[in-house]
Formats: sequence, C-alpha cells, structure tokens
Amino acid sequence: MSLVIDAQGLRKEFTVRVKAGRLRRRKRVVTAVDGVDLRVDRGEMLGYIGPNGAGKSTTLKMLTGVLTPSAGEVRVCGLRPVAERTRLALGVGVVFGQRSQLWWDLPLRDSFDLLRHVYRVPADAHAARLRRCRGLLDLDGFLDTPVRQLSLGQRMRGELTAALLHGPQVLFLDEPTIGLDVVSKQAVRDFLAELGRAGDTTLVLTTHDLADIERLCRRLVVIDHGRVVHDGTIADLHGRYGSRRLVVAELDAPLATPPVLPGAPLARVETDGRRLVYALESAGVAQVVSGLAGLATLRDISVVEPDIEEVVARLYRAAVPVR
Ligand SMILES: Nc1ncnc2c1ncn2[C@@H]1O[C@H](COP(=O)(O)OP(=O)(O)OP(=O)(O)O)[C@@H](O)[C@H]1O
Repeated sequence: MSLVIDAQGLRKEFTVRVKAGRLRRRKRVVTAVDGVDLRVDRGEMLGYIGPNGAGKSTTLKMLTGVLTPSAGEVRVCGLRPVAERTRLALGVGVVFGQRSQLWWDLPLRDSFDLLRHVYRVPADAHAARLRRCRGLLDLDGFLDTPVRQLSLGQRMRGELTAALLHGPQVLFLDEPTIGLDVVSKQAVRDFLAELGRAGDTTLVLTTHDLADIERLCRRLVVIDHGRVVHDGTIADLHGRYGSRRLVVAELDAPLATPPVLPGAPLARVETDGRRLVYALESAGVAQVVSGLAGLATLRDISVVEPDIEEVVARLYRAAVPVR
C-alpha cells in the first residue's frame, strides 16, 4: 500500500481578539487542531468525524493547502500542501458543502468544459469520466441548466463531478450530503460507494450524518477538541463501548418470569412482558430462539444492530484523546 496522506503532529492555532472591557480587546489563542497524526493509504475510505468545533474543517484545510499548519509535518500525494499547492491541485478533488467550484451563471456542462481546460485534462479522459458521472449521478436532466437554478441535490451531484473530472488520487468531502433529500442523499452515497469499490481513489469524508459513514467507510477517525480520540473500524468502536446486538422476542402472552439465557443477558422487558429484549454476548440468535421456544409461544423475533449514533454520542461525551 502506498501512503497518500501522511500527517504528523498537525497543529493549528488561531489568534482571535476578544472583548475585555468597553473599548479594550485582548488576544486569545484558539487551538483548533492539537497534534493530529493521520496516515491514509491509497484507496482507503476514511470517515473523519467529531462534534461541532472539533477541528475537522481546519484539518481538511491544512491537508488541501488552504491553511498553513502552526506545527507538524504533512504530505499529501507526497507534496507539501501549502508550498506545492498548484501541483497538489492536480492530485486532489475537493467538495466543501458551503463553497462551489462551479460557475454560477453558466450551464453545468460549460463549467465542466472550463474545468477541463483549467486542469488540462486530455479530451478523451475528460469525456470518459464525464460519461461515467452522467450515468451514475443522473446528470442528463440538468446539464444545460445554469448552476444558479439547480436544486441543492442537483448542484451537489455537479460538484462531485467537477471534483473528479481531472482524475484526482484523493477526494476530500466536507459534509457532502448536508441538506439533501433522501433520494439525492442515496444517489451521492451510491456514487461514492462505487468510487470506493473501484479502489484507486482515496476518500476522506467529514459528516454529521453517521449513516454516510456506516455505508461508506471502514475506518473511522474521531476528533474532539482538536485531538484524535478514536482511530479504527466502526466495529472497534462498538467493541470499545460494549455495544451489543439485541434480539427482540415478541411473545403471545407474558411469562411469569423472563427466562435466564446463558450468554444473552436480559436487556429489558417491554409491553407488559410481551416483548423481551436480550443482548447478544457469547450466545447467538439461534440459541436465544431455542432457549425461548420451549417456554413461550413466539410471535416474532428480530435482531437490532448496535446503533452507531448512540455509541458516537457516548464517545463525544467521554472523549479522552488516544496517544
Ligand atoms: N479562521 C478562524 N479563526 C478563528 N477561529 C477559528 C477559525 N476557524 C476555525 N476556528 C475555530 O477552530 C475550532 C475548530 O473549528 P472547525 O471549523 O475546524 O471545526 P469543525 O469540526 O469543522 O466544526 P463543525 O462540525 O461545526 O463544522 C473552533 O473552535 C472554531 O471556532
């Protein structure tokens, strides 16, 4: 595997002026990113999440050469993002929810054409990539519409295309599904999943929508107060916080005492004893079903996967940096 992002001890401080009396202002230093280490291999799909103000956008801005780090070492595609920003632009694609790289008054098609010239993409490579995006993101209905008239979902599909037309190695996405309706959200997620399957684009995604992360990213880096508090898979996170799958058994009639099942402690009893919820520890679903079957008439059985929202909320509350 080759390393596409290599950041060590990345740090960013901002000096802000705060009111200190009627006319006086005093300087205060805000540490937005406080020593982040991040190594991302080619083809990885990384979810980079954290609560509001955690330092996600500031990290992305340092990785893309928009902001100069206060300290630390960083290489993206082997380049120093600020010093070699022009060269880096050829290797990265960026979609920042709030900013656009499209020409507001031009039809989408013309923006794509201009980008081809900006990045000096050979016509056949451009055409092939555009064809792929048109198919996967369903662009044809609005290719000739001026960007200012596009809906948010249509514009986001345009932004994704614009970010990919020069064939970047890494795609940075800051909140790509924010404000999108379910259909557009699905289209964007499916598209990114397809990009991930192809395996040669590295994707770094920040979002508050954890369904994006669950659907797309195997690896999750969580930051809080500018520091990494988790770096691993989603399963690691569940393991660390002890989240378990649940088996929900609906009974025809309540039992006098809910059965004790080895390896599956009773999590709760609901609807006057007609619903028993067991947590799967060492037992499997089949063992819970057979444990109950002899004692009660089962109306329905379902399995509830651990809730990523809940485990991430617990992590944000408990956040202790990993070192
Ligand atoms: N240009 C700036 N000047 C001063 N402080 C800043 C600046 N940019 C960011 N900050 C501060 O740095 C911290 C991290 O901000 P950042 O935007 O990176 O967080 P974030 O994780 O992206 O948050 P959100 O999820 O709300 O977008 C915040 O306290 C923010 O107020």
